[in-house]
Amino acid sequence: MSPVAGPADSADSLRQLDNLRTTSVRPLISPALLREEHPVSPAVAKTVAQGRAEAVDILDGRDDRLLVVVGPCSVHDPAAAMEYAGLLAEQAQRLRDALHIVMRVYFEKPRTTLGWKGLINDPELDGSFDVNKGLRTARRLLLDISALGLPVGCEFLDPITPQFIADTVSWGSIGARTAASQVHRQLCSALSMPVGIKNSTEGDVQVAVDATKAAAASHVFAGINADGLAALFTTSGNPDCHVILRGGSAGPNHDAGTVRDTLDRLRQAGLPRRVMIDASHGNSGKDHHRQAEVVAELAGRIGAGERGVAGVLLESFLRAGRQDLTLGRAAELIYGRSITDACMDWPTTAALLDELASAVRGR
Ligand SMILES: O=C[C@H](O)[C@H](O)COP(=O)(O)O
Ligand SMILES: C=C(OP(=O)(O)O)C(=O)O
Repeated sequence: MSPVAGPADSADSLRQLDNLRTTSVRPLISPALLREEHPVSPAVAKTVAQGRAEAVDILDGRDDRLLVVVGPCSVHDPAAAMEYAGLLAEQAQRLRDALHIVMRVYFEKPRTTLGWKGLINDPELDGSFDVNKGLRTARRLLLDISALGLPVGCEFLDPITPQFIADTVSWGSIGARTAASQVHRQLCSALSMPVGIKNSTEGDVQVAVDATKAAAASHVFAGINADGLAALFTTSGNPDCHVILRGGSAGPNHDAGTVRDTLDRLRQAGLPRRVMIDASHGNSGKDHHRQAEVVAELAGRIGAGERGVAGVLLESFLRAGRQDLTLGRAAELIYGRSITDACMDWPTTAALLDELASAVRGR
């Protein structure tokens, strides 16, 4: 007679099927708890809402200014990010007749292969992955920057993260590596702010047009609610998404011809005709000096009356260039210099903001 499988045997066989590659599961704070610990003040709420409304007015052509999202490639040192925010807030105020300036405050880095994945994932920069601390640090910084009256922009990469921070964000981005992802398009359909969606790393613009169309529609999908529990969401769609031309492996795509072609594609898809230009990434070949050339060319076109470019994205920090992070040796990093993509320094950035403002005033 063959032995009959008992409860212990079936528990053993289940253990052989599940979690074979998960080495630990740790608790995650809930979005509701984090929001209670770091609440949005009335002044911050005003900055966030106004930041969003002004961006939408520019994207819809009701406001003739330029949306400029500018800041470090990634935040790795909140103190340096705050120093940068103080400088940028002054310029944002001074140039507000021509530019709507939003600070790029990116905490999630999509890597080509491997690398530090941002302050939320590893806030100690040492491979300890204290995500709860990362979420707290990120939310606190977003609130502190907004309290200066400066709206913030973030890339959304992990579909769970927005519940923790999205109420503080005035402009969002979907990166080149996730523009084709249905999960991210569904997420965009729910987000309460305008979202720029990038062309692919290969330079395919149609994927960003398709994403913009998908994000404008209603979706039903699974996510987490404010208590951190799985829930089904039904969304109404986000009409404020827009394409970001970031160049690609085949070269830059910030030229007037690609802008015209993209506006045509948007029209054919029944979408509003507007684009944003990323002066960095594939448009600069990741050489921070070339961002200034992209901006100069763009400022010339804007000054000459070109329409359709509603916004510009710049990678800029206190000091120029980039440096390598060795995990666990953050103390050795040079203050104010990027640890992901190379950035322009502050004086160069301030000059380019002036150049863009003059172009807008002149058109
Ligand atoms: O903007 C940041 C980077 O370009 C992106 O995260 C990819 O970086 P990587 O190619 O260094 O991984
Ligand atoms: C990751 C980024 O860019 P891209 O998705 O264009 O590579 C970014 O803007 O930080």
